[in-house]
Amino acid sequence: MSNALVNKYNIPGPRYTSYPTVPYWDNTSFSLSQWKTSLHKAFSSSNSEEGISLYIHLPFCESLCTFCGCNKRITKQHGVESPYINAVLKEWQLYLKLFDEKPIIKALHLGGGTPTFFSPQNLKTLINGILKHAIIAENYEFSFEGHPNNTTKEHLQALYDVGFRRVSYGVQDYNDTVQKAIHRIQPFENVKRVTEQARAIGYTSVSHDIIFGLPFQSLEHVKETILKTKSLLPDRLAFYSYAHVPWVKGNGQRGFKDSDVPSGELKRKQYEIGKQLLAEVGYEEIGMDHFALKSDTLYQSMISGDLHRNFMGYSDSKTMAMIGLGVSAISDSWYGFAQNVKSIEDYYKLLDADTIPVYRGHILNEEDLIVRQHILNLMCRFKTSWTPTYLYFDALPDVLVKLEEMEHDGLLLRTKNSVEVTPKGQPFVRNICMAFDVLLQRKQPHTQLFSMTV
Ligand SMILES: C=Cc1c2[nH]c(c1C)Cc1[nH]c(c(CCC(=O)O)c1C)Cc1[nH]c(c(C)c1CCC(=O)O)Cc1[nH]c(c(C)c1C=C)C2
Ligand SMILES: C[C@H]1O[C@@H](n2cnc3c(N)ncnc32)[C@H](O)[C@@H]1O
Ligand code: MET
Ligand code: SF4
Repeated sequence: MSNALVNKYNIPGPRYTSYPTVPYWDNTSFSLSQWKTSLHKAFSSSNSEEGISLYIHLPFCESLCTFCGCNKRITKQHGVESPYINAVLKEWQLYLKLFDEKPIIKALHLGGGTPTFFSPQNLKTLINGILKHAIIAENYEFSFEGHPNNTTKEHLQALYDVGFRRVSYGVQDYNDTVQKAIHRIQPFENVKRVTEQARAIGYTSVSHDIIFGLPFQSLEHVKETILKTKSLLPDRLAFYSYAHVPWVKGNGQRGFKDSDVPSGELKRKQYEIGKQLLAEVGYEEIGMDHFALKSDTLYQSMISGDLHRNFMGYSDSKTMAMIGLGVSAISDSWYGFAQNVKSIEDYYKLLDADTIPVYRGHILNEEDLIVRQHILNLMCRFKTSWTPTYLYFDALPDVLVKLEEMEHDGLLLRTKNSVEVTPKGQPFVRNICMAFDVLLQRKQPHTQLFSMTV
């Protein structure tokens, strides 16, 4: 990969876990009642056929990792667990009231923060409280994010007992210097232990999250981390580009200087060496920043064309309705998005008043729906087309003009009715999506909102 290309295309850009992207939501024409109507419509038309997905945000962590871009609250007081679980179950009740039939749960994901901050018993109470009012779908998928430093056999067993078969562990990097800089001391032995324990209990997919581009991280550090990862052979892994977004409120990206963060050129080398080392033992690249063994369902869904992308990253399949419970969680009714308030205090206050705690959202118009489909096609299948003709939209000719230079640089191939990302263009798929992102084209942000694309 030439440095010239990396430098040319390394610009701030969205990660496209949604379209429109969160900063471009039209919150002024969004209301709670519209959201309820939109979700009700999605639920009624899809629950009996495909079920729904649930995301539950569990925001507590015992200590702050200084690279982290997630919404979390640092505390060592475990007294916070029960009130939070009660609040989430109350929120679930408010949603249940909207529905005329029992929800069928196809996918359930516990994210954070640190779900394993909660005791095994409290996690069971939470899940049983959710499932009591629902039907579990036939091919259900329950997954959670575990912290290797505090996941115990008891956590793994308790969640297994209520249906969990997938776990992803935050690994990030194994080098001591990098671990010190990101304030996350986490020996390999911890990751090895929890990976082996999950397998022994019967989990069918263990995933590791790794990041390149962290402060002080060299090419050697990335190699060392990937080699150690390979020795445990996780079924999947996320290989994220470090998103340096110190302006996001409360994310605590400090303790190192901007100049301690690797350049775009070094990041691209780190990515390429990682990808090469992973390919040697059979990992296949899945869309952007994910890898899976051929035996994993994520790979199989990419081959069958079912791969989907949403706020949780990539998934095997999609449901039309996805409900996010907990602070800052985002829900998706296919025709609309809604996000919950971010502070725990505000969340409790709204629930005490029997109000679904969303504070912003967006209802998709016709153009949004078409552009979203193109972006999903690019992110999940590296190609898109406007046959069938309903995927044509008025601004498409302008988009195609924007693609000319990327075509010239060898990042994509165009036919009369389609765009296909070349292998050379795959690392720049976010840039290609940005050409389709008509809202971004119409209104460039005044301040930096997004992380860099490389
Ligand atoms: C497990 C933690 C999560 C990660 N991403 C999300 C969660 C719950 C989902 C998420 N993160 C952001 C948004 C946008 C809404 C918002 O509150 O602003 C959503 C839905 C914010 C965000 N997180 C990261 C960045 C760079 C941003 C800003 C917007 C952007 O650049 O797109 C960093 C980041 N967080 C996570 C990952 C995997 C990641 C970067 C690779 C985890
Ligand atoms: C859920 C996963 O999200 C990843 N994650 C969290 N914050 C960031 C960031 N700023 N940049 C890249 N990845 C991040 C971690 O790898 C974590 O394990
Ligand atoms: N908090 C866990 C960890 O850091 C899960 C991933 S980060 C949301 O390992
Ligand atoms: S990386 Fe995980 S443990 Fe660390 S602060 Fe973020 S959510 Fe908490």
